[in-house]
Amino acid sequence: MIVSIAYHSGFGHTAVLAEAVRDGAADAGATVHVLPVDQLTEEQWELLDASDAIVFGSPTYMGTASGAFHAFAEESSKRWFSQAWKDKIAAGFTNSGSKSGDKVHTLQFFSILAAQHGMNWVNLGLHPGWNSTQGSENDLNRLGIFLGAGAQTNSDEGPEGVHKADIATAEHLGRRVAEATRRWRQAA
Ligand SMILES: Cc1cc2nc3c(=O)[nH]c(=O)nc-3n(C[C@H](O)[C@H](O)[C@H](O)COP(=O)(O)O)c2cc1C
Repeated sequence: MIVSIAYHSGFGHTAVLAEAVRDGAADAGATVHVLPVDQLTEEQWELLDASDAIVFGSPTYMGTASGAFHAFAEESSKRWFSQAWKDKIAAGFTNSGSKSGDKVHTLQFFSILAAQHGMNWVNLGLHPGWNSTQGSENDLNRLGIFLGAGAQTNSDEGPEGVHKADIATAEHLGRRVAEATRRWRQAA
């Protein structure tokens, strides 16, 4: 079971989430490749082709994925022609400077990219956290997103400032992707 994480990170915040998704997927038994999309070699494209699941990750820049991620998405159109990624599992994560920051739009973009490739989108599968008097910012899914894993990192902090609850949420997504991939493969 191979899970690849295709991500971009301009300043290292989203890279922390990519590592968390990796840890969660590996914990659930997957072989995991973590692939920065702005430096993909032909061999790494072939790793993506050979994967059972691809998790897309990017910071939210100007309300969508970064330019580097969009360049990767456009380049993936070569796979789209032959539907080479059809029936793979897909999921996504993003990070932004603001609590909302319009990051759901980035996840929507990932889900549409997955749909164009004929991939099967796996959502976060967690109730929203931090939305009652009993809740706290340390809850899993503290930002209350269903579509994928969302994180918020203060704009004046480096990668060490990525919130522990967001890291745990990204780990959860990695585990969920690996478990969904296992079920999908067993059913095939
Ligand atoms: C060009 C640019 C555009 C940005 N646009 C947004 C935005 O739309 N919403 C937001 O909340 N944060 C925005 N940010 C902040 C980034 O999402 C934030 O700094 C994030 O942690 C960067 O992740 P990275 O280190 O993985 O690149 C923007 C940052 C840059 C550089």
